[in-house]
Amino acid sequence: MPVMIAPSILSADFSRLGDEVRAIDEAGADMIHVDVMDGHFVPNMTIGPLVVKSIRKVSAKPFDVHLMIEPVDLFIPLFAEAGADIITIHPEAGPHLHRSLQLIKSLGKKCGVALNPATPLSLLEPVMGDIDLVLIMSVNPGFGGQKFIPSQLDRIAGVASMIKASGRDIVLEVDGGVNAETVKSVVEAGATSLVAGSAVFTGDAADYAANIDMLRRGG
Ligand SMILES: O=C(CO)[C@@H](O)[C@H](O)COP(=O)(O)O
Ligand SMILES: [Fe+2]
Repeated sequence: MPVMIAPSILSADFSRLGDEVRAIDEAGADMIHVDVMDGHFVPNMTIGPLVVKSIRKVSAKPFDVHLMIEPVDLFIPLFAEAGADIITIHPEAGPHLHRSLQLIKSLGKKCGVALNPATPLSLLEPVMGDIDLVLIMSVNPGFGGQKFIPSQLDRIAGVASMIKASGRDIVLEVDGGVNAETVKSVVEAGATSLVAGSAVFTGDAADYAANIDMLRRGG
């Protein structure tokens, strides 16, 4: 199956957010990646459920919502209600990862676990039977446009093996610093979904399709 491309709207022009979401939809994005930051779990702030609800009207593509907020449980129902399709959480963002994942599932949404560059892969083991997606952060979360951390390649391969061993259909998403230079090694390591902010939102809207195609072809 070809790798999926999930442009991160963190690198979009927020003064024209609706148009930017429409542009990546028309440019062939498989999912719309939404980075939610609280100024506490990560040193940056972005958007809340109201904005998600409003851009939801612009695209029918799956909304892949990456929550970088702590405590996270309180906000899961709000993003589900706002129109998220996949809700991905960090294990550090609450006391009970399994309970938070069940909450997402109980709301009829797909659930994912995001691992920071230094978070042990072993945290995934108890929830491999529950999740739809693993997100490997290949930069420290909080900002777009950072440099890919090469040590994450072995971790991507490690998660790919865990997914294979589980026999389940779990998306392996890689997020951070995915661009023309890094994409080939990320896909070779086993990624099945690529988040890309700065590599997609470069040039004007007319270039987005070419940027997405470049990533899909592997650089
Ligand atoms: O979750 C995050 C950052 O915390 C990402 O989704 C970034 O938005 C990816 O941006 P690029 O590294 O592709 O520019
Ligand atoms: Fe993200």
